[in-house]
Parts: sequence; structure tokens; C-alpha cells
Amino acid sequence: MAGGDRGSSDPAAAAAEAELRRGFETLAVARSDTSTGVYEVRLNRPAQRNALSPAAFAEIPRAMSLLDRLPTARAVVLSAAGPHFCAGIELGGPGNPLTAASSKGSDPVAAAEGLRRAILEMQDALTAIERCRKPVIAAVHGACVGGGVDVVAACDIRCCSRDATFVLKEVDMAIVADLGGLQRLPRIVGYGNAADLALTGRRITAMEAKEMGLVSRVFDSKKELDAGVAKIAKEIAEKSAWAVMGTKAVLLRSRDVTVEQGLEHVATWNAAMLRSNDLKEAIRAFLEKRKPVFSKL
Ligand SMILES: CC/C=C\C=C\CC(=O)SCCNC(=O)CCNC(=O)[C@H](O)C(C)(C)COP(=O)(O)OP(=O)(O)OC[C@H]1O[C@@H](n2cnc3c(N)ncnc32)[C@H](O)[C@@H]1OP(=O)(O)O
Repeated sequence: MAGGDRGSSDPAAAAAEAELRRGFETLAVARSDTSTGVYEVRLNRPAQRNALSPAAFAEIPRAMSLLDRLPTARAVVLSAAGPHFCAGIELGGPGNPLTAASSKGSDPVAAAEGLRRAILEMQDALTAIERCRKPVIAAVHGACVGGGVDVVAACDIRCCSRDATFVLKEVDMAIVADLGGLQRLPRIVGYGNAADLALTGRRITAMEAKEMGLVSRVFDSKKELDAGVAKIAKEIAEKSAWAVMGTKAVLLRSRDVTVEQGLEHVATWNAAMLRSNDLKEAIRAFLEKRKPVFSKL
């Protein structure tokens, strides 16, 4: 069994488990199956089409950080409740930091600084998906709008059902998208496709998203999406956690630096990781023609 439990003997793990039990207002976070290390983070405001409220911006990094620390978590599925994945940023909700910051006092510099801080905090909330060392797999169904696309772009693997649509709506809301889409999407779908989506604000189908590489797999229905993504997550969760976390870390670093710097980074990484018990076990298992049993975190 991958991702076995160590109970609460490890204080960091016990703290993460206690935090998980505290629960969330905008998310449902739970272990999908106790026999695997797969956890599901579900956007859980279906009546509001999972619009990203200030509470969601506070809870997404909280959930990602605790799954990062939780030893039993080996892979994360990010899905959504209700008919759509996400309606983007919550428009007009109470406590919206952008609205509050923009109307702060009469000093325009203070207002601008407040807005800048609010935007940076919201960006950071989505970057927390990348900061979680465990791979995060997006399972998108229905509409994925604006900030929802930014969420998905921060995930490691993106899958959707055939009914999914994606739209970068910001340009039609008279703003420049600022939650990571303009930075991450060109690296996922190429500059031309990202510019096409961001400048036209056109809605694309699941099949077009697949063609441009925004998603890597399309499933025929939501049911098949859930089952398919659960299978992918389970397979990842059964691999060596050190190898999986290292691969995510090296991929992300390599995305942002030169090839030379990326090679240097992975050499340093593997100088430590090639001494792992998991590698010895993988070689032994190959020679003994059996499935490897990798270490717990
Ligand atoms: C100051 C910040 C500036 C800009 C930030 C931009 C980043 C972005 O995210 S841009 C995108 C912003 N979002 C939208 O433009 C709204 C998108 N919503 C939709 O297109 C549709 O709601 C839908 C997702 C396609 C779903 O359609 P449908 O199933 O027909 O549901 P609705 O009846 O439209 O909605 C149900 C319910 O949810 C409320 N809602 C939907 N989206 C939002 C939202 N983004 N913010 C707040 N509330 C939202 C909608 O008002 C309905 O509420 P009721 O009370 O039931 O009327």
C-alpha cells in the first residue's frame, strides 16, 4: 500500500491531520480512498458556481499547505461540485479585497498599494497549488471561467470532461488577467494560443483545449472524468514519493530557468536523491520480478 498511515506520532503530521479535521467553508477536502494516498480538494460552492470568494482565496493555500505536509497525501485531485468547475473570481461579493482596497481612503497611492497587496495575495493563493510538493491534477467539468483557468493553469496535470469549456474572460471585463494565467498559459499552450485566448476572450471546447495542450486528457462524461482522474492519481500515489515530488520540483524549476540552470538543479537534486532506499528497492524489485514497495513519507 502506498502512502500508509503513521497516525499522529509525527507532530507535523498530527498538526496537519487536526487542521484537515477543522474543515473548510468553500472547499471539501478528504482522502478519496483510505487504501491510497489520494486526496480530493473539491471547490464546494455549487450554488455560486464555485466563484472564487475571499474565503476561497484564503482556503486554497491552507488546503495545499496541509496536503504538502500530510505524509499520507501522495497525489491531489482538484475537482468541483455542481454543474460547473468555476465561474472565476467572485463578482460583487462582500469583503472582496479588490473592491475594498480600491475604495480605501482618499489617498490614491495608499489605494494603489492596497490593491497591489490584494492582487499579490490572490496570486500567492493560486501559486500555493504549485508550492504543494505533491502533484495536483485538475478535473474540470462544465464551465471554467477567468480565475478558474488561472487555478487550472497552476495544476500539474489537467483533465476535463467533454462538456468542459474554458474562457479567459478578463479582457471582456475590462481588466488584464492578473492571477497567473498570462504567465503560466504561454508555457502550457505556447505564446500564440495563450495570446489568442487572452486577447479574444473566446470560449473554447474541451476538444480545442486538448488540441492546444491545455488539457492532456478528455473523458466522455463527468463520471468517466472522476474515475479516470482517480486512476491517474492512484497510479502516481503508488510511485516513490521522493521521485514524484522531485519530478514536480525539477519540472517547475526547469520551466522558469535556462536548460543549463535546469540541468544544474537536477544534478544537485539527484546527488541527494540517488541515495534513496526507494531506488534500491526499485532495482531489487526489478531483479526479483515483483512490484516495488516504496517507503512512507
Ligand atoms: C474586481 C475583479 C475584477 C476582475 C477579475 C477577473 C477574473 C475573472 O475571474 S473574470 C470572470 C468573472 N466571472 C464571470 O464573468 C461570471 C461567469 N459566470 C458565468 O458565466 C455563469 O454563471 C456560468 C459559470 C456559465 C454558470 O451559468 P449558470 O449555470 O447558468 O449559472 P448562473 O445562473 O449564471 O449563476 C448561478 C449563480 O451563481 C452566481 N455567479 C456565477 N458566477 C459568479 C461570479 N463570478 N461571482 C459571483 N456570483 C456568480 C450567479 O450570480 C447566480 O447567483 P443567483 O444568486 O443564483 O442569481
